[in-house]
Amino acid sequence: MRLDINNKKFLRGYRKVSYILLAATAILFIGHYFLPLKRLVLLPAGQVSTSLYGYTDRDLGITGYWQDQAAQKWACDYKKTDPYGCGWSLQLNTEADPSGENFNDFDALEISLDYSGPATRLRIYVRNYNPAYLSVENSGSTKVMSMTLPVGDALKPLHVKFDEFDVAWWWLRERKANWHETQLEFDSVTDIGVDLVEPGEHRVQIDQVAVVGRWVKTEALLTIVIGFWMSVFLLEGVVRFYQLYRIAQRNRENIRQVEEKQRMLAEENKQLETIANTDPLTGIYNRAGLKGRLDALQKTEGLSGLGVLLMDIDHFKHLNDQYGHDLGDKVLKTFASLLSMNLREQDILARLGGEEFVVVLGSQSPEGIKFVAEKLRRLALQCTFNGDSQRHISVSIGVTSMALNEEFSTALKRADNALYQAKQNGRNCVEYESG
Ligand SMILES: Nc1nc2c(ncn2[C@@H]2O[C@H](COP(=O)(O)OP(=O)(O)OP(=O)(O)O)[C@@H](O)[C@H]2O)c(=O)[nH]1
Repeated sequence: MRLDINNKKFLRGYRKVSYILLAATAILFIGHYFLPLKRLVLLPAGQVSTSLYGYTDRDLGITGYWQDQAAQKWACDYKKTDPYGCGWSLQLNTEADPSGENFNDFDALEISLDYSGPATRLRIYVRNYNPAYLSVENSGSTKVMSMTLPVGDALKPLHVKFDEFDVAWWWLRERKANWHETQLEFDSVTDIGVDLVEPGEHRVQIDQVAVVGRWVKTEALLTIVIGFWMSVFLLEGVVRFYQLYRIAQRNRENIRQVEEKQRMLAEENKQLETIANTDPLTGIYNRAGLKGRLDALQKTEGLSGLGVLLMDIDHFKHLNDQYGHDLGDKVLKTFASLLSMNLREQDILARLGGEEFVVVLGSQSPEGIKFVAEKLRRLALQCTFNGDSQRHISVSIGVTSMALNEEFSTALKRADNALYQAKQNGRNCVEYESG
């Protein structure tokens, strides 16, 4: 079955499918925003390692300490005089395997915590392992990305998008980092932590840490949708192009066939014209052919001064009667071809009927015309028959010249009178009658 995209039924079906696909695309695209998020809970979890850090004072001990490690409840007594604060962290790697978790398929970090104390802001950080940055002296030199948020916000379950983090400025400074090291990286996360950066007595409980993301990333969905629709348009374009190519090919073939038919018709017309203008027995012009040639001459050079020779085979009835009609035909053909061979190309030779021929000669003097007529009369004597060189025909010829603006039929009438005279004068002779 050939695919025809101009077919109305196909077009209706194609349009319907397009609308359905368009609606499905819109539903898919809008719907993916409302789908429940993919969630990986990191805390609480079975095997989890958390730790605290703080400033260690010789007399007072460490400023950050557990109140209930199992419940991830801790305190930070950060004095104004301490050089730095305290923090909590969740480790996702081990010493045996220093690489961390790949969160490239997630979009954000979610932390639920309880806080009481004077802090106005909290710092959330993520460390990412990358062998390229790891220095031999410091196995903890993972890339640090952080963001600070007001405590008010932190008291709600926290939703921090990964692209809201910045690479920590002190990490960049310490590493004298190149520009490409300022890129965010979450493909091997080793630590997720919460820092307290303001002095005071802080009490914190970390309830839950999770990473969340869409099942299908918006960019991936966009790429799929755009790729799909571009393929549809491309396919449609290719099919349309192919259709146009086929139509053009069919049109070319039709034009070729029409041209071929025209050529054949022109040839047939030419053949019909030839048949209509030709005497079937002798192959020379008939009356219609003679008229055609004279009409053409009339339009170009005019007929004035042309020589008109009307010739009639003498006693042809007798020849027919004595030797039969077939021989009579043969004689007519031989005589016609003898005349053709001895006339000039521009002269016109025609058989008017029976044993009567007409020759129209190019414009010349009456003497010239009579001279040619005499030559043709003598030529007829060479037209022998029945295999006997003694048996030949003779012709009588009536001759005239076309006067200025004269009709050919008038001149022919005059030639006929001259022919009659020639017959009266004993035949086998030429008679001239001037116009
Ligand atoms: N074989 C043959 N004979 C034809 C043809 N057309 C006419 N004829 C014959 O030609 C003869 C003409 O005879 P006529 O008109 O009496 O003239 P003629 O016998 O030549 O006598 P004159 O012209 O007075 O010399 C007739 O017998 C016609 O039948 C033809 O196509 N073939």
